[in-house]
Amino acid sequence: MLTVQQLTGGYSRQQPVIHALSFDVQPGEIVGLIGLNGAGKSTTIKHILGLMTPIAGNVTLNGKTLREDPAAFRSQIAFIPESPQFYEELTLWEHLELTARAYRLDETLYIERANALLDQFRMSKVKHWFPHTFSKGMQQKIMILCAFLVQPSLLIVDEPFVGLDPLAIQALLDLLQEGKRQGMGILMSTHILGMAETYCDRFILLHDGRIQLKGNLSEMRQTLSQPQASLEQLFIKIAKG
Ligand SMILES: Nc1ncnc2c1ncn2[C@@H]1O[C@H](COP(=O)(O)OP(=O)(O)OP(=O)(O)O)[C@@H](O)[C@H]1O
Repeated sequence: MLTVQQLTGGYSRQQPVIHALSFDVQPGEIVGLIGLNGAGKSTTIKHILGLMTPIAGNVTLNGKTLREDPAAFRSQIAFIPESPQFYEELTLWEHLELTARAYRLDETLYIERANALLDQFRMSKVKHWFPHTFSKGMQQKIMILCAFLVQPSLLIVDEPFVGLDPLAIQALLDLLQEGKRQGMGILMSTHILGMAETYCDRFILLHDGRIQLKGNLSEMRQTLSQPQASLEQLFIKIAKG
């Protein structure tokens, strides 16, 4: 579904921060994007979303690049950013309405989905409140609610658990698994390696902007000849060189 081929990119052409990355995300799987601070995870995500232009290589979604068909490309993706981004002048419910309109969701369908999500994340009572009155975790929930309202083919999630309470973390994990069962492809960047090991099907281990290791846990164990290693142990080995 998502194919990243030889992607090189960064904030200036002279100094790329990601180098020749190649990987894919298939329907019905969660792929973990793992790396130290500054490894290039968010930069990779920005290139996939089309917020940055590759220096070389390309990103295709179901065979098409963003440039070939921007509307189709964007309508298939939802993104949960690392830091909440919202419109100060819109209430939580208006954010959901705006998202539904942007993705052209049927009205009956989105109202039903939105109310179920609000219940699941215990946000029904504040649905007509403005987000600047919310706590950080509640603001993060707006991003999660909007993304799952869309039920995209490809969901990209950047550090989603930061600031969430234990019930919200569980609700998010439930939604990720449900999305996966329904055929969603999910690319998730996280530092919580225990959770990644449990929930991700495959991994991309980035170090200094390059893929050092990828595959499922048993493939990566085999590559490093560490048959019993946890994801965290494999990652530390890679990160320490
Ligand atoms: N706006 C920017 N302008 C210039 N350089 C940037 C910018 N944002 C990030 N970088 C640089 O790009 C590199 C990769 O950063 P990136 O944000 O992709 O890392 P990350 O893996 O997402 O890290 P973290 O785990 O801390 O979120 C770093 O060296 C960083 O300094």
